[in-house]
Parts: sequence; C-alpha cells; structure tokens
Amino acid sequence: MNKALTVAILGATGAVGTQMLACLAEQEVPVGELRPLASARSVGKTVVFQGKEVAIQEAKPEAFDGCDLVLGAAGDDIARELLPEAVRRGAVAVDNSHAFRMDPQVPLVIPEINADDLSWHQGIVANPNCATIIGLVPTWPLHKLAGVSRMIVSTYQAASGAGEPGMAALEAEMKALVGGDSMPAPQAFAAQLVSNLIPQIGGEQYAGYTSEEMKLQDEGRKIMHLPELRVSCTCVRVPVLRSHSESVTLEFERAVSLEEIREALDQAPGVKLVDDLGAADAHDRFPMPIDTSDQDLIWVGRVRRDLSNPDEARGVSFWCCGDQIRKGAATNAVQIAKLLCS
Ligand SMILES: NC(=O)C1=CN([C@@H]2O[C@H](COP(=O)(O)OP(=O)(O)OC[C@H]3O[C@@H](n4cnc5c(N)ncnc54)[C@H](OP(=O)(O)O)[C@@H]3O)[C@@H](O)[C@H]2O)C=CC1
Ligand SMILES: N[C@@H](CC(=O)OP(=O)(O)O)C(=O)O
Repeated sequence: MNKALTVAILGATGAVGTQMLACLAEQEVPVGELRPLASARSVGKTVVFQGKEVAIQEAKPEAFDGCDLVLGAAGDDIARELLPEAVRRGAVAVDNSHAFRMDPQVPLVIPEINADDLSWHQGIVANPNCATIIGLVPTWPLHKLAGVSRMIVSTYQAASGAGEPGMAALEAEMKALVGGDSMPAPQAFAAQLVSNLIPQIGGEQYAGYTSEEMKLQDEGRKIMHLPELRVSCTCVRVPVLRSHSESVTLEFERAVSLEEIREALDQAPGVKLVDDLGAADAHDRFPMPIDTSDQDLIWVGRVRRDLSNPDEARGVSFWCCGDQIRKGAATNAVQIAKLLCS
C-alpha cells in the first residue's frame, strides 16, 4: 500500500472511532488526509491524529467526496443512511455497526478466518459483533483441526461495549460507591452495573434469546461458512471497564487430544495461549480482562475437557478474553481496510 489515502472515520469521537485513530497509525496505513466525522454536536471540536489536531466535520454525504476509505464507527441508522453515499462517491467502507452484517451482498470478515470473502465485496465490508470476533478467533483453528458442530458460550461483556456512555455510566457508579453518594439513575444499562451483573444485552430477538446472543449464531455461521452450526449463547454485562471475556464449550465432529488443541491454539494467528492454572504466580497465567485491555490478541486459557460431553474426546471448554474496542472493532476494521487497499 503506497498511495496516500483519504480516510474518513464516521463516528470519530466515540469509543471505537477514537481507537481507530490509534489503529490507523499503529498499522501504518498511509493516510494522506484524515476526515473525522461526527454529529453536528461535535463540530468545533478536534481529534488528535499522528500528533496533530484535526477538526471534526459534520457527517453528511458531501463529506465523502474524494474519500478512498471510510471506517464506520457510528450506529446502525447513520451507517445505513451515509455509507451507501460514501460508496456511490467511490470509497470502500468498513462498517462496525450491525446494519449490513447479515446482508448477503456484504462480506462479514475476520481476517484470520475469512479474508477470502473480501474478493466479492461491492463497496461495503462489515465488521462482526465484538463478542463474536473474540469467541471465533480461537474457535476457528479448532474447527480446522476437528470440525466444530456445536458451541455453548457465556459472555462477560465490559461496560465500554456500550460505547462512551457505557463507560461513563460505570465510572460514575464506581465514584458514587466509593464516595458513599447516592447512585445515579441507570441510563446506559437496564440497571445499576457496579456491584452487579446484567444478563441482558440487546432486546429479545428469538425464543428468549437477546439480539446480542443471536449474533454469535447468525454471524458465526456466515463468517465460518457453517450454515448448520448449533450455537447457544448467554450474554452478560459485567462491571469491567474494558475487554470482554467468554466461557466457550465446543463439540467436535472428530476426536482430538488436548495436546493437539493446545498446539493449534498456540500456533493460531491472533491468539495468545496463557494456560497454567497451577502456576505459583497465578496472575497472567490465565486470561483476565485487566491484562487483555489495550492490546490486540485474544488470550485463551483454562483449556480442558468438557466433562458433560458423552464422548469426552470430542469436547473442549476454554476461557478467552480480548479487547472489544480493539480486536472486537477498530483493529479488525483497520486490518480489513489494509487488505482492501493493498
Ligand atoms: N464499543 C464497542 O465495544 C463496540 C462497538 N461497536 C459498534 O461500533 C459503533 C460505534 O460504537 P461506539 O464507539 O461504542 O459508540 P459511541 O456511542 O462511543 O460513539 C458513537 C459515535 O457516533 C457518532 N454519532 C452519533 N450520532 C451521529 C450522527 N447523527 N451523525 C454522525 N455521527 C453520529 C457520535 O458522534 P457525537 O460525539 O457527535 O455524538 C460518536 O462519534 C456502533 O455501531 C457499535 O454497535 C462494535 C463493536 C464493539
Ligand atoms: N453490543 C456490544 C457492542 C456492540 O456494539 O455490538 P454491536 O456492534 O453488535 O451492536 C456490547 O454492548 O458489548
């Protein structure tokens, strides 16, 4: 990638958009001109990119004139309204919202799994749901090893999964708790999050499952090209500021040893195997969100047999953690952008 690109970030002031600024620099995308776009509320503010302040512009169709690449980091409605306008003006768009993910004309891509799907894009590529990316990056090498037929997953999702408002809500509640002040009324979440867990992310979508829970099935089937994959997922919001965690149980088509599983995880791109339950210095010997925040790998540990599987050799359980603003959103999107623009 040699040509200097004109790059717009739609939603440049939010949790994902701000991270994209850092990821563009870290992944050495040759940005000639950066256009940070946000709502009219943000006009007059600036973002800092490569040490320089850049003025935020209002997101409207003309803002995409002359753009090569648009990184979408706003909500579904804004993405639906504006990204087709960007593509009409000649840009390619990588979008983080849910708007286009299940559109059969739009590839849904985790580069470690299905980069080949980029070959059929028509201007827009979708970035998957954050919990889906974090669960699938370590599942994919095990699928290649023994064929995954069933996934049972529980997620432990950080407050910042709900963007800047989610992070601000948890910080305000932590401050009130420590200061002995009255709790602010819940705004970003259905209930107080500090000292609590909330087993509801998204609205009810299907048979008692929430929309967030169904994403792992629907998006996972599309990304891994496994239309029959059986998935049951429970998503829980936890009082952690950043980095999602997941408990994953897989059932395989073929028997496979724990050694082979560990070897496959150890070699897998995007994965760091951190698995020593008995270590004297337990810290960092199993993945924890405090250690996986602000870095790009999915850490995997607690690898063990699924004792509930009647054929033990066809089952495994593991625990994984990853930064959902980075690999679950901005890092993955910039990786896709680099492949598209190379
Ligand atoms: N947070 C996360 O962990 C993840 C988020 N995502 C997805 O990424 C997207 C962004 O999420 P996140 O960063 O968390 O959200 P935030 O709430 O932190 O940021 C939202 C962004 O959208 C902008 N925006 C709001 N209204 C408009 C508008 N009318 N026109 C243009 N821009 C507007 C905001 O600008 P302003 O400041 O001006 O209001 C802000 O830049 C969402 O689709 C989300 O589902 C995906 C994976 C993980
Ligand atoms: N909903 C996720 C983050 C997210 O924005 O996902 P999606 O892009 O699929 O709406 C969370 O709250 O942790």
